[in-house]
Amino acid sequence: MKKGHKKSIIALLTGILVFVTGSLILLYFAGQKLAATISEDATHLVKHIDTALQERRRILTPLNNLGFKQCDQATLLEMRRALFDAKYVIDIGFFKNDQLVCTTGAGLLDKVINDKSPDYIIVDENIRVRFEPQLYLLLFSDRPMEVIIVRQGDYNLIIDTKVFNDDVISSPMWEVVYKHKRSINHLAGQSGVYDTLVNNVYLPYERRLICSEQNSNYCVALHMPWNKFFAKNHFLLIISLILTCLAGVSSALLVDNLIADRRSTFNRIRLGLNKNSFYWTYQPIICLQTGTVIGCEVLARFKDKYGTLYPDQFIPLLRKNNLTWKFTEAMIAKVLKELTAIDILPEGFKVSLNIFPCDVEQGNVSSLTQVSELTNSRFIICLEITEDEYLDTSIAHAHFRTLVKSGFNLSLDDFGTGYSNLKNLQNLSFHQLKIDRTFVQDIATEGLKASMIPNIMELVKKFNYTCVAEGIETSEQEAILKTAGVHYGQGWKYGRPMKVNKFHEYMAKQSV
Ligand SMILES: Nc1nc2c(ncn2[C@@H]2O[C@@H]3COP(=O)(O)O[C@H]4[C@@H](O)[C@H](n5cnc6c(=O)[nH]c(N)nc65)O[C@@H]4COP(=O)(O)O[C@H]3[C@H]2O)c(=O)[nH]1
Repeated sequence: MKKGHKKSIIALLTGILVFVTGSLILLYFAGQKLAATISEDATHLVKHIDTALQERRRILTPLNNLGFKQCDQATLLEMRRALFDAKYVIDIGFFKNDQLVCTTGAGLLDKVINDKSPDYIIVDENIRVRFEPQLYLLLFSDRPMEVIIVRQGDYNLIIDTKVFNDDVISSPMWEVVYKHKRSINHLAGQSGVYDTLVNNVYLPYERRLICSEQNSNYCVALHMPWNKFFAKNHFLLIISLILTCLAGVSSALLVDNLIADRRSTFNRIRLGLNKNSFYWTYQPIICLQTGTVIGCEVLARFKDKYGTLYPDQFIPLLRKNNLTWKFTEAMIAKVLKELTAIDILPEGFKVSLNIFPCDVEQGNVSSLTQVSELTNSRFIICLEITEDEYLDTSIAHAHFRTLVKSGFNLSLDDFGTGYSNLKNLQNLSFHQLKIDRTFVQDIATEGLKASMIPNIMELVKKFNYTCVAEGIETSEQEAILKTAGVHYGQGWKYGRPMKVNKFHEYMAKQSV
């Protein structure tokens, strides 16, 4: 699979994962909200039950204790007093010989009414309860009412189930029941809900069954289906879904960027410095008069799992991110180890190391005088420094002098290309000028730069430098440079930059 495709798939999968996780979290919180809503409704209904039970006790027990044996004005007065504070009870009746003889609403009845058999009896309190879905109360005989009729002793009371059904309850299905052993008696709400909720399987959170703590036979069952819940909260849900989608998309983009960042040249270089992804190659330097190899230039390369990088890709980034000295230290350690191990390299073999001008200015180069492997090396260590304004300061000059005192050779690299303002060339303590390969390449076309080579050689002679020409590819270039008096040459004509083992082989062939 192509790397780009792999990256997109990882980003896509992350986006999907975030979306799914976000949706699950959303669902979890929605579930919590749904459970909380049903619980609130349930608590509300149970509170109604408890208050109705208290009211029942508060009315029936004192009335029975009064001991009236028939309904007269005094009886009615007590009954009406009891009703006065009631919230749930809408009527109280008096019984004589199991026949209703008077009620608070209708007073003394013209015609007595026989009591009906109850739905259930609470034996220990001698309470008989009946649910009446359509009772025509004597006072409001024009409209039927859904009521619970509770009788104890000589009195009964009528509770309007409407009071349970207030606006606070948002669950669309609910029921209040009296549960005794296996029988379930409907009291309020929608008949059959309790039974259905107990005997069927439901999604989590969407149903609730609880009983009163005062009397555990009174229970409520509520049902709020998820779709109804979502319909009620659709605005919030849409917003949350949009946010989850956005989170999915942004994390996909983020991962895409992170992967891109990981593969960015800078990140590869940063990690590569610690993971030894840099390696160094060696390009021979030849004495143009004798043709012998007198030294080599050390040139960096980079290779990691994403491929190879060349100096024009990593050198500017090392500079920009202040990693030049870390890089140079790594180079020196590795190169010294590799070259010292090649025993055929003679005493005085010249090893040219590229040094960043900024490390001269910052004084990092001075620490090289403390590296005994460098100062005691059997090689001549030549530090190649590109022409740069950094070198044109008194601090830089002082550092150069320190380096020279410790035995280092200094070479002015890419001479004639960059900053060509160096005022006091003779004060720089340099040993060598390196003619840039653009000058050498110009020889074939007899260009302007090629015509400047004699002038460069005059400077070389004047300041008693040695001179290296880089980028020699042809015998014609070699011959002209040799005639011009250039001492050393470097270029593909003699050998490309090579890894240490190849360089070893190359040097072995030279000494045969
Ligand atoms: N066309 C052509 N090119 C030739 C020929 N002979 C040599 N070259 C190339 O010319 C460049 C010479 O190195 P430079 O001027 O020091 O220029 C170097 C040097 O300034 C810098 N560099 C390379 N390695 C290091 C390092 O380890 N440290 C530092 N500070 N700079 C380095 O990167 C620059 C480029 O390095 P490279 O890409 O290796 O490019 C090298 C080398 O491969 C030739 O005959 N024809």
